[in-house]
Amino acid sequence: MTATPPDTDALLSVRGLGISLHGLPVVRRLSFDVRAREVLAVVGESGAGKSLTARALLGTAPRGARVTGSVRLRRAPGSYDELVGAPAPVLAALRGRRTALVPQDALSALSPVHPVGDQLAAAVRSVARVSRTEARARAVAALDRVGIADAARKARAYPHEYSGGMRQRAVIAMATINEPDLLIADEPTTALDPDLQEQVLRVLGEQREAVGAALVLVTHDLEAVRHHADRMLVMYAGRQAEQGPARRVLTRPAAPYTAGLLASLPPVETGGHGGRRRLPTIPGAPPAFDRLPPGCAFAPRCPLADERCRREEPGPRAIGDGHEVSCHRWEDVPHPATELFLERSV
Ligand SMILES: Nc1ncnc2c1ncn2[C@@H]1O[C@H](COP(=O)(O)OP(=O)(O)OP(=O)(O)O)[C@@H](O)[C@H]1O
Repeated sequence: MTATPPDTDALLSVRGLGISLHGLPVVRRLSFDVRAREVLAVVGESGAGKSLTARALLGTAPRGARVTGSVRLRRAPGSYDELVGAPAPVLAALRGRRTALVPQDALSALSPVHPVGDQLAAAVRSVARVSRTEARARAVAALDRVGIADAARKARAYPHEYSGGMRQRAVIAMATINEPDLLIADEPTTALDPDLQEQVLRVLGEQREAVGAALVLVTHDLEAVRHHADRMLVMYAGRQAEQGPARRVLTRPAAPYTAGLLASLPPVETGGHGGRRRLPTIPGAPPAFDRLPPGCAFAPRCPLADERCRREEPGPRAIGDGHEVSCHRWEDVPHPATELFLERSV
């Protein structure tokens, strides 16, 4: 199969991304684009390679990781920066200015020994030649924008004096204060109570919109995908299972794996479904990276898998409207696809 050429209109164009850890391939042949202002959700079970992928987009792959392929960030129409293989100072200069991370754990992302406002002001002065007074004013304004009441006073407080929800708002202020083109949020709300999660995601969405950034949102929460994402990438065992417009993938998934994720989430509907019930999760577990099966990595758990699936790894194929699936049997996926993972109750 020929590789899809980089999309020159995309803000971020990832082609054939591979990440090996200590010689073991973990993320393999991943290709996707993110357009300006677009929200791409990255989903998949734990260990699928979502965080490693997110880190590669920021040029912060962990020690021992080898990143191959191409990650291009558009600088201006027709020109871009290649992140794979770029020297560390070049990557560091992009972070905070053109790309920024919204971390999972705000407490460890903020310094405990400096007031929050000082940290935001320092972020401003790291990219713009402005006076301390101006940087400080921008810091207070940024805290105010994310909904922190009495922002001038709170700017003088330390992270431990903030509640969890406020700290998460503060790191959103930090990530957006220099108006980056691309935000990467890796499970930005998992440390919060469920009732705060939606609030914080809303604040992230508003700030993203206000600064005109695109967002790559790594999440386990398909409801969040439904509400906040334009497109979604489903990963399984380090590869793309499926990607496409979020609404389409959520309503008509073409990969049995996506169907399994969906089947394990919505509320159970027993009446009118012939006594069927959903399974709590997809049966089985993802394979270990040093023991990937020869064909499709999902075949051992897939109700549709046949001989070919066990023999030959499916490559991604375009199935229309920007929807791609890596599955030999995608045309046999029923509708609703969650049927695949329902079982008859006894
Ligand atoms: N720094 C590291 N050193 C060694 N192995 C790592 C490192 N980071 C990740 N891994 C391994 O790489 C694989 C992919 O990890 P990754 O964190 O990207 O998965 P994930 O999809 O983000 O999972 P989760 O949803 O649990 O965060 C896992 O098997 C993980 O144990």
